[in-house]
Amino acid sequence: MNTLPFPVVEAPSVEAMERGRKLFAGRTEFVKGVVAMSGLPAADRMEVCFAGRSNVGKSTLINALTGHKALARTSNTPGRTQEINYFTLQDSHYLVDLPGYGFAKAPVAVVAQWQRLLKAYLSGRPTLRRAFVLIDGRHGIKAVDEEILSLLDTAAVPFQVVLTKADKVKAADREKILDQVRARLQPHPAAFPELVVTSSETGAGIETLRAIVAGLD
Ligand SMILES: Nc1nc2c(ncn2[C@@H]2O[C@H](COP(=O)(O)OP(=O)(O)OP(=O)(O)O)[C@@H](O)[C@H]2O)c(=O)[nH]1
Ligand SMILES: [Mg+2]
Repeated sequence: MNTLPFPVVEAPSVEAMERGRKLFAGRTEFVKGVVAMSGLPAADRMEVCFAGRSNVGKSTLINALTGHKALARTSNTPGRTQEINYFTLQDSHYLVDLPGYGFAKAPVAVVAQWQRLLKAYLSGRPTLRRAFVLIDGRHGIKAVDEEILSLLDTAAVPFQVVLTKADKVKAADREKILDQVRARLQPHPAAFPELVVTSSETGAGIETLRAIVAGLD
């Protein structure tokens, strides 16, 4: 049981921000889309992944972080990303864009297959250094998210909640949503005790997230 206040992460130091900027200004490339655990690239460097409900903004966030418009494919249709997509960040990191969970406009059997893959990946990747779990800033943590958070607890994968679409959150709702998220995170021992609030639209929180990734060792 966590008894942590889960504050929104403070602005990183100038040095940390600069490390993040440099890391993400380097070469980023699509490596491959993986449909089975056997297809994962060699576990030869650290990686971070972006998990979350369909349509929460995972692919868009990867594009914002890397400064590309279309490195990761995005869509209005939930269920756009159906494979585990690997991107390199220089030669030192992998960024991993995951298929969404929850709702998807795809056949049931296909969704079931990629959900199995998602769960196998989240609990069985030794080089996964941190899972960023994206939560829609307008909606907070839902029941489907809980399932993934519990899986990450069991697998002892440290995860950090990143709130997305901050530009769409009414100022009056912001603290209410943050408090809901904080309360829901209490039972999760694998939860990193700081939240990140982002908008891929305005760029809010993007430099902070870059600094967080660059600060992992
Ligand atoms: N206003 C706003 N819209 C966003 C933001 N991030 C993503 N979106 C929109 O949300 C929709 C879904 O974004 P994606 O990045 O494709 O979502 P995803 O989580 O990768 O979805 P799946 O691959 O289907 O699981 C797109 O229409 C994006 O333009 C944001 O910060 N603000
Ligand atoms: Mg996607």
